[in-house]
This record gives sequence, C-alpha cells and structure tokens, in this order.
Amino acid sequence: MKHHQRNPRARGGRKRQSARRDPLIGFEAPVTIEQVGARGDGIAHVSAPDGRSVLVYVDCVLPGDEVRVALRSKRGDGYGAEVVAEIARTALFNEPRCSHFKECGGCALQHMDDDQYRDWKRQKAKVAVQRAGLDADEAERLVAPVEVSPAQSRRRAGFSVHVGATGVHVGFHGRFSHTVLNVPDCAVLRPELMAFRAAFVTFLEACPPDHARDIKEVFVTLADNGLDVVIHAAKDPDLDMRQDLAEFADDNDLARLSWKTGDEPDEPVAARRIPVVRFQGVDVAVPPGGFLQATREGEHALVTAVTSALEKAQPRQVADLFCGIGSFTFALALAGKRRSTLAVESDPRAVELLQYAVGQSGSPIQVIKRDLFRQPLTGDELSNLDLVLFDPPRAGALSQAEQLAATGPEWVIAVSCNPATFTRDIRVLRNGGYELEQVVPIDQFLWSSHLEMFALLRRA
Ligand SMILES: C[S@@+](CC[C@H](N)C(=O)[O-])C[C@H]1O[C@@H](n2cnc3c(N)ncnc32)[C@H](O)[C@@H]1O
Repeated sequence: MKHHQRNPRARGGRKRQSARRDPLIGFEAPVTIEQVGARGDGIAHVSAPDGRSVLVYVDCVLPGDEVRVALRSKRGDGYGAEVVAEIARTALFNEPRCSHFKECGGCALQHMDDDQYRDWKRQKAKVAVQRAGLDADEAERLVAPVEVSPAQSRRRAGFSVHVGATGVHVGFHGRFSHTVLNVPDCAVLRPELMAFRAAFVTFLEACPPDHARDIKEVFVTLADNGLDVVIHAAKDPDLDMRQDLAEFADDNDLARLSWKTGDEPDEPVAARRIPVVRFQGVDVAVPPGGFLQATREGEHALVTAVTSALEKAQPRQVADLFCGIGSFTFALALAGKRRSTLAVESDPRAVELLQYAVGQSGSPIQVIKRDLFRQPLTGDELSNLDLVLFDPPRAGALSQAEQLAATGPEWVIAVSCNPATFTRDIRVLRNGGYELEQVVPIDQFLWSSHLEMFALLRRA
C-alpha cells in the first residue's frame, strides 16, 4: 500500500472555520471510484458514520480505483475529498506526464491513457448535444472524433507570481491551496513559454524584493514573431524597474512587454516589434493580452472545419460574430472564393487591428465594433446573409441565438469554449427550426476538463 503525504494546506485558509462546523470534514473512508465527472474528478459514495451515503469528488483518480479519502470541504451536493492512501489502482492508470501533476491545479486528467482520455472528451461533447435535445443515437452519429492538440502546444498562459519569504514562485495555484507552485516541467505549454518562465524567475530573483513583490501575474502569448508579455501588478514600475524590464526584454528577445496596474490600461514598457499572427497569408497585429485560439493546432482544426462547412454551404454573404482579430474572418472571406464578409467584435483594439489588416490585404471584409450581447444582428441585417458564424466568450450568445432562431439564414456555425452555454444556444437554434448537421469537439486544453465545440447547423 502506497501512502500519500497528507497535504496540510488542504486544511488551511479561510475555509477552516466553516469547515470545522461540519462534522464530516476530516472524515476518512475507503471508496471505489465510480466514474469521472464533468470537471475531471472521480465520483464515489462513502458511508458516513450516521449511515448516510455521501457523494464525494476526488482528484487524480479513475473509475475502479480503490483509495482511502479524507473529506476536505463541502462542494455542491457532496464533498471535495483528498486521497490519503492508495489501496489498488485500476490497470488503466497512466503515470502522469509531469512531476507536478498531483499538487498542481492546472491539469485534471494526465493520469488517463490516451484512448480513454479521447473517449471521455468525446462523451462530454455527446452529453452537450444530448442536452440540446438529441437522442443518444443521433449524438453518436453527429459527433466526430475529438481533435486533440498535442503536449507542449499551448501558446497562451497566465502564470501566477508570488515573491516572499519562501522565494520567487512563478507558476500555477496548487490543487488544494492558493499557494503558487513553480512548474519547471509543465507538459502542456510551448517550450518558448517555459523558457520565458525560467528566465522571469531569474529576473525576479535579481530584482529588489520591494519591486518584485508588486507583481501578481504575468500573461504570455506566443505570436508568430515572438512573445507578447503583459505583467499585472499592484503598483506602477519605477524608472529603475522600467530599465531592468527593457533589458530583460532585449536579453530574451521578447517582441513586446507591457505593464498593467490594477484596472488601468496596459502600458508598453518594451516594444521591440509588433507581435503578429498570420491568418490565410494576412498578418494581423495582436493587442497586448488579446485573444488567440489556445493552440495553433486547435486553430487549424477549427479553420479546417469552417472551410469544409463553406464547401458544403457555398454561401455568398457571411458574418463572423465575436470575430476577435480574425482567426476565422479571412478563412470565411477568402477560402476558395472572395466572399463578402461582415466581422463584428466589441473590443475596440481588436476591431482597429483587424480593420488595419483588412485594409492592407484588400479583402472584401467589413469590420464593425458592436456589443452583440446588447445589440445582436437583427432580422433585417440577417436577411442579407447566407451563413453566420458565432464564437462568443464563455457566457455564450443567447440574444444572438434568439435572433437567429427567429430570422437567421440557412446556415449557422456555432463555435464555443463552454459546453454548457453551447447546449443552451443550440437548443434555442433547434427550437427555431435549425438542425445539427455536424459537431466536431476540439481539445485545445489538454488534460483539463475544458472542451471547444464546433457545430454546423442548417435551417430545416
Ligand atoms: C472566444 S473569443 C473568439 C475570437 C475569435 N473568433 C477567434 O477565434 O480568435 C470571443 C470574442 O468575443 C468578443 N466579445 C466578448 N463580448 C462581446 C460582445 N458583447 N459583443 C461582441 N464581441 C464580444 C471578445 O472580445 C473576443 O474577441
């Protein structure tokens, strides 16, 4: 029998007081894991001392694992529990790929073998489709295999930073705590991001602690021509810190380094070249901390799905809603033929940069700034279109889906990073007469419980 070291931090912090009032906190029992839930944790039931069957959520386990757990916190209709001893692991248990897996809160599913992991993610997509009203057979037929981005492919990361008596920590929060863990061998991120992390630790170690302590987070995006870095801090940097940062940017060949204090706008500290990404041969500048699909491979899989939908639908007039800086805009306008394309986005910087790139490329694209939550495209505006693509933030696109359901064009493509709002929006579209033609689950968030969805719908 293998014993885990108990995690003292799991009991610390503010939750302690309320936790003490619940007599089940700290209760230990052996369990057999029944299934892996939607958030990637194992689900099981323990018998409480009063004979009740209590639901527990357990990290880093698989169905069939026999483990001893300790209940740590109230969670929804059950308890979050920690493995305190392994009794017998299922044969499907895979040695996690990175050494921080059990303590780091970044990944949930590194211990699954690859086939089981793909099945689990596809099952998640099928559940989302079934919740939108399709039966199990239809879901099985419509949902394609998952396109999984490989290890070390994630090109965006937000590292938490803590500088204190225990030294410099640049990484992710622990699984059971708010402590920032250093993660020198993260298996998910691109090597360029990991090299930056290591260099930034060295930089902060050499900084006067008073300056370094103000830094809370650092967001890093790998553009096609280098890294775009935004430091989030409690205070503005002084002149010395600015000079040190400019040198750091030079030494590490950063494309751009910006500083952001609280809610103030970000300010470039070193702008050595404008970070750009290339879509369909067109260079588009990336705003500091701006949105990009999380992996190149995921972006490619999404664009491939969009392009094959265009071949099927043959639209002449299209709209790209929540277009960002145009991951899909140029594919919609230029793939195969030049299509008249309306691109809509609320972030003024993304709109400005996309407008500039469109102007340089001579593409038949009109870019407008508009809040699609408050002002979705209306019936009149939709009446000119043959196909609408929407790719909203996690909140989804309810008002736009309602407008589409009422008066949308023949074809709709829904892209979503949140299966729950995806389900809701698809249900609205189906109630308005659309039918699902195809669903492609795209996994840009390796070993996490997150999933991107692509769906093609057609008005029946
Ligand atoms: C998931 S991103 C997709 C961006 C783009 N389609 C891409 O793939 O790069 C969602 C985009 O919606 C934009 N957005 C958020 N709220 C919005 C709103 N109310 N109206 C219009 N755009 C919004 C964000 O700024 C962001 O660019």
